[in-house]
Amino acid sequence: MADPLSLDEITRQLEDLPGWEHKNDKVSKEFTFENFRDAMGFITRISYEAEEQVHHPEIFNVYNTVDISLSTHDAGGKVTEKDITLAKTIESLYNN
Ligand SMILES: C[C@H](O)[C@H](O)[C@H]1CNC2=NC(N)=NC(=O)C2=N1
Repeated sequence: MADPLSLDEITRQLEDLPGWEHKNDKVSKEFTFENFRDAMGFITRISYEAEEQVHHPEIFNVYNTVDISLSTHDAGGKVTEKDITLAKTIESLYNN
């Protein structure tokens, strides 16, 4: 069972996650792509990592944008270390 992170811990962790924000008890970021195909490719790549980590994002896609929101259901919907880990994974997918 993952424990919710404190506000200070979340703020500190987000220092290493450019563009990610903490709102509505989630960590979120909007990603933009050249086109819909690239956006969907990003979502597909995320799906493999999420399955591997057994930790899944909320994903909202419109055309070439992908909004990712992360929280831990098993921790009452709060942000845990699992969300930070997946955020870092998603960030590296976007940058590679
Ligand atoms: C049984 C399964 O492993 C759990 O329900 C996993 C699945 N993916 C999950 N994803 C997220 N974001 N939070 C969880 O608590 C969670 N739990």
